[in-house]
Amino acid sequence: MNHDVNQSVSRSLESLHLQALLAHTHPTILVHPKTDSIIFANEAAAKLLGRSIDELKSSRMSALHKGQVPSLVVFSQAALYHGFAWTRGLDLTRPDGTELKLEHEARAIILDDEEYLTVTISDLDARHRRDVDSEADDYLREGISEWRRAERFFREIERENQLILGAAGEGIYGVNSDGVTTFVNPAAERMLGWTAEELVGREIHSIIHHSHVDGEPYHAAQCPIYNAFREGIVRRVDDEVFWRSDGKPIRVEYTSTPIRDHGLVIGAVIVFRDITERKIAEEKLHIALAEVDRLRERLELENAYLQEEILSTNNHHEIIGQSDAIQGALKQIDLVAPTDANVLITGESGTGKELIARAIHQASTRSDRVLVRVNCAAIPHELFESEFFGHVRGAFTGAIRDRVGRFELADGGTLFLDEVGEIPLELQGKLLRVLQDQKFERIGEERTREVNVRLIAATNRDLKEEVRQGRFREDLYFRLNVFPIECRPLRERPDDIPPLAAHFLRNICQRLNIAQPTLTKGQVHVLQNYGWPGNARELENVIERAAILAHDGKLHFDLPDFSTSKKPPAPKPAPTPAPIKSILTREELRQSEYDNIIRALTETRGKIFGSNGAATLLDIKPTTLASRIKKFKIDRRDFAHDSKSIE
Ligand SMILES: Nc1ncnc2c1ncn2[C@@H]1O[C@H](COP(=O)(O)OP(=O)(O)OP(=O)(O)O)[C@@H](O)[C@H]1O
Repeated sequence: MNHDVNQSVSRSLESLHLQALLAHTHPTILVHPKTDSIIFANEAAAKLLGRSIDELKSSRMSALHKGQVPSLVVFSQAALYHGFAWTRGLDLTRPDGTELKLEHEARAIILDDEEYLTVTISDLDARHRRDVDSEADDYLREGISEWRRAERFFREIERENQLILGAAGEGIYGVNSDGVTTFVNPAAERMLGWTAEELVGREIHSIIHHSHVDGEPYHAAQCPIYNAFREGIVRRVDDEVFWRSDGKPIRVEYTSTPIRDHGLVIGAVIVFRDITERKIAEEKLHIALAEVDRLRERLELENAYLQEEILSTNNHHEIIGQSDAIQGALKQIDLVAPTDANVLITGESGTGKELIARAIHQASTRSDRVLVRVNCAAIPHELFESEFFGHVRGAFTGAIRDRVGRFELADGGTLFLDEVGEIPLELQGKLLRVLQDQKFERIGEERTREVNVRLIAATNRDLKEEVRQGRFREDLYFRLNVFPIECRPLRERPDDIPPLAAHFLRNICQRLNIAQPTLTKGQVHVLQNYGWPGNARELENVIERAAILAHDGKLHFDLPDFSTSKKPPAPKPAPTPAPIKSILTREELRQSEYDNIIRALTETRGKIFGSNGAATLLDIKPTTLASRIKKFKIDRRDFAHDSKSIE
């Protein structure tokens, strides 16, 4: 029966183009449902089902789908009834044991009044694989476009980054973890003089950062830039140098920031700024400020010094005296003042040496600058050098700040070295050098400073003798003694005592704001008869004391017993006896008597009565002397050194 059907169908098939259907690339079989037989099968079906066409044609459907007859019948009936049916309920095992998951699509056809089914079989596993592949393909296609979009996006960012790097005023370059340059922005190229091509791909430290500013090699191991990626920390450096391509250094401040990729440091980006100009300006400012500081300190010192001076000198620049000695000194002052010659003023203490020094300075072209006085006797031995030349901070223990020395302070003015004989021998050489070269160094400083100082020295020592004794350098002595001025002791110039006493009295009363007492001739006489070991200073002090203690406008002098004073002055030269005139006028007689009484009262300190009284000396009666004293309006108390001497 199967054979008959086959024969009749095969005849009809050609006319119905069934052949074309079966030649379809999809696995297709022609089934005669009534007989459960497979009439035809195409190559694709044979391949899928793992059997030859002939094997299939001799098979029954139910044999292919063993154990699935109910499903097969339902499927066939549905197809015959509806004309079309499909199912995934029919599986099949190939002869090689491979299990196939299949989808069957059946279409009913009528051939010679017989119902047939063309069954197209799909391999569901293969379709699934295709679906997966197709999905993967879609993903891939989508991925590529996404990637292109991202690429465009990143290219855009990169372009923007390049624009930013290009526009940045700071120099920016990158290095990888081997220290090799990865990029350089235009500002960095400009500042360094190297092009990006010259730097990229090369180890940048050895090109721009190889040495310190002083030329000392800068090892990459110490370089903070490299440390940034070695240690993974940001490094900021305020002042270092990068070397330009022309070999010149530029001072830079920079920040080196590590670059991380997934937590791994892969290099660093360095942002730097050329601070050469700023540093130069800062340094200039620093120098200017230091100069301002120095000048301020100097002004402060000058000011303090001048304040001191005002207090101490009290404007006593007026030199009083009519003696030849004083007149001679005044002439010498006039002569030497306009020159820059060194002056050595000698004389006992209080004879007016400083007064003369000041007068010289005042009359010199330097009078608009300061006269700086250094009392060499008052400086501790170890501080001499610092006092003269100054020191810098830290030069020795206790030198907590820079100090301007007296030489510097006197620059442009006059330096008055009082008691010059007290300068220690070891410093005399240095002093000599300054006097010769006008150059010196502060203690603790290499820098040589120049000054323009005029020197006036004073001493109450016999410097020649000091030289002889080896206590004073001869060369220094000659250097100081260019123009010597001698101040004679007051006792050798009694003529100066009256004007000096009047001068001191006037000044003191003005200063103390007290009424000025009268200075009588008798008092002047007393003053002239004293030896003045302390010279004018002592006279000034005596007058001051007397002015303060004056009663009823009357002065009382309290002079020590000159004969017992510690340092006896040179004996007062005997007053030159006046040439004896044979005939004296009445007035001359009167004056002579007056002088005689004054001398006697001076001798007896105002005592009239008794064997040591003035009356005995004069060989007149005490009562006569008393009336004479009254007539001459002499105040006996002027001659008394203490109240006891007056009866
Ligand atoms: N000829 C004078 N005219 C006016 N005042 C004088 C005269 N000589 C000295 N004096 C005054 O006497 C005082 C002492 O003078 P000065 O200080 O100049 O002496 P000196 O020789 O420098 O003393 P020393 O050696 O102790 O430093 C000062 O007040 C000064 O003004």
